[in-house]
Amino acid sequence: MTATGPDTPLLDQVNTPEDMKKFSDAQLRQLADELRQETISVVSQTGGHLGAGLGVVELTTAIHAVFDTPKDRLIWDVSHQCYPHKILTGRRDRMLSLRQADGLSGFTKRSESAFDPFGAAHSSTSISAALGFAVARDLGGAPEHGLGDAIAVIGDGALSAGMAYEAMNNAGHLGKRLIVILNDNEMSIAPPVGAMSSYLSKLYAGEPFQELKAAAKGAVSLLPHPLQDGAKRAKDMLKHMTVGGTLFEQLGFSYVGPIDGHDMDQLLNVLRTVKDRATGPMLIHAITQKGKGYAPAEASDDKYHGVAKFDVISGKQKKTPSNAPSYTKVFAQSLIKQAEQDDKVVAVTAAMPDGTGLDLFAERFPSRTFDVGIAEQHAVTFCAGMAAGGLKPVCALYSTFLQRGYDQVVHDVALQRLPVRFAIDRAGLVGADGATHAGSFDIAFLANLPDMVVMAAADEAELVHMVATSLSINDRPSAFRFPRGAGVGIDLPETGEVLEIGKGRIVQSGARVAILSFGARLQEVQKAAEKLETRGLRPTIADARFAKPLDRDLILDLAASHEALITIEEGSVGGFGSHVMQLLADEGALDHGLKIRSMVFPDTFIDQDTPEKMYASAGMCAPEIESKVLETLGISQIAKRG
Ligand SMILES: Cc1ncc(C[n+]2csc(CCOP(=O)(O)OP(=O)(O)O)c2C)c(N)n1
Ligand SMILES: CC(=O)[C@@H](O)[C@H](O)COP(=O)(O)O
Ligand SMILES: [Mg+2]
Repeated sequence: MTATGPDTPLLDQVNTPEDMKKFSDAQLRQLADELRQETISVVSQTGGHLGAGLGVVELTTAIHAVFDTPKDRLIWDVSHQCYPHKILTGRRDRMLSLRQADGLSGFTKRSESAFDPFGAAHSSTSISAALGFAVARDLGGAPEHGLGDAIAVIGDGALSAGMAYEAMNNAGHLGKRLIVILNDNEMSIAPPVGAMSSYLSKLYAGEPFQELKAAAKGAVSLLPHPLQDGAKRAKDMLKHMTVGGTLFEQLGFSYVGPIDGHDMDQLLNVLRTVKDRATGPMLIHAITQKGKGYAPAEASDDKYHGVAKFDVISGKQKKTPSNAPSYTKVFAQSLIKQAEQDDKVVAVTAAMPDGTGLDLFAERFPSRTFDVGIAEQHAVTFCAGMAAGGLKPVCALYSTFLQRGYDQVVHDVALQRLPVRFAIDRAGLVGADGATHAGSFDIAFLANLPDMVVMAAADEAELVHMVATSLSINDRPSAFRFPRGAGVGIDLPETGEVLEIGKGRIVQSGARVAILSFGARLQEVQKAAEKLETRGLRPTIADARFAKPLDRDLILDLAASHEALITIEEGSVGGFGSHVMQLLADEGALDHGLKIRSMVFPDTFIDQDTPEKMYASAGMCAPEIESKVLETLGISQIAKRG
């Protein structure tokens, strides 16, 4: 970017971090202030993740000022805090395209910039990835830009996941130079839970802790001078104390901290010292505040973790109202009703109480709700244990995050036929979070498991029934999936009806073509059918309800009585349609000329857009369904228009 006179904002002089190298420490402080205002301004216009980014403005500035990115690899855990990083690394002019079609991703993304060496959005991967870069550096890997330091920035919430410890365990053993910055803001999306969170709080509960720990490990020289003085003084105190070392030290890291993550002087001093002197794995413990520097964010319960567009002065978000309740809320309310009748029902969330609606369940049943932190693997096996112990656990996870607990689903739940109920939210395409958060694969990875019951709700009333059905299944695991966002506005039943397992329903009877829908595409199917009827073609529509077990009778009847059968689902290949195809092939139903098609997500990761446009680009909205019917029946599309 072109540098100009003395009044030019410093941010205008930064196109890449190289431009920051000429700034004095005082100027870096000013740059951080400008970066904070810019971040607020951008997110007020785009919506997105705000609180986390505001908490790392100083950290981002200091890291880029001290290290040589992109040669030094900077890896943001989850990476929802990466907006200030994007602004400093050549993407400022595209920030208003954030999270929109063809725009910048809301997360780090390798294909977007050399300054994003590792993509993320699911948490707790950063230390593993950074260690990989460190080993690649030491063993002569030589990608573009060369390889320098590997720096992982991980939050206290992300530190609740097992992967982070697996990585530290390995890093401590390998002893390679690696820098981990623990960004401890005492917040996850919700307030963090768990013993690790309490442990971190204790690390800075005692004032002179950083001096004590450093002195204890003889690491005084790694601290900047003001802290070294304190550390020396603390040595006397240490003579009278037993200090066992932090957990991080036990794992083989040198620990520096806690330091004030908003104090640029401290940050610059510590980072410079670490850069100059670190030999093995280092953990820098920075205390920050989520939402820092923006009063409405600081004051809000979630620290403006994820926001709609908002007015900067008032902080008021511009949320689009909806007439229908969200699927999440319908799920939570149905679960509460069921739990009122059955004291064995318990619910588990992995750090997403609000997102899964379990905050409502927790208000009603605090002792029957468990927030296990970001720990999906544990959540699944914990549920398996509770099921084996005679409870009725409901494991409420987003589809995309259930992926992390897959072996646990297979080995701990399915193999032992334990009646864990998986409430799978955010099934299908989710919009602005993009490909990392798409719930594309759960049908495929669950429906292939022996004895698993897999349901998808066509609307919110169906969801109420599926909650009841799932809780009635006591001899094997079950899952029900539902999309992000508002339902269709249908009347809700007072109580959920227990559905017959493996039975679908006919929504309308017609001729020539049957459309067999699994899940919430049903509305689009119905819209397509209305169009087709104007051409004198009335398709049969069925709602499969179950991908496992399949409704064999229904499917074989539809196949026998129609010229064509089309399946549709909000998921990848390998799911419902594939199972239907397999059944038809095995039963010889394809031997006599049945035309069969399946509508699934394309075999590609779909980037962010509005959910509607994502579905349109996946070819799964009413016009594409209509075309698919016409194509399959060999009816000319041109004739359709005429
Ligand atoms: C495996 C996984 N589970 C759940 C989430 C949802 N999630 C996104 S950010 C977040 C909280 C992260 O907290 P922390 O690491 O402390 O970062 P902060 O937002 O406080 O900066 C959660 C639970 C996720 N990204 N990945
Ligand atoms: C970063 C992250 O994973 C979450 O903040 C996610 O963006 C939440 O999305 P929902 O709005 O669907 O809960
Ligand atoms: Mg945090």
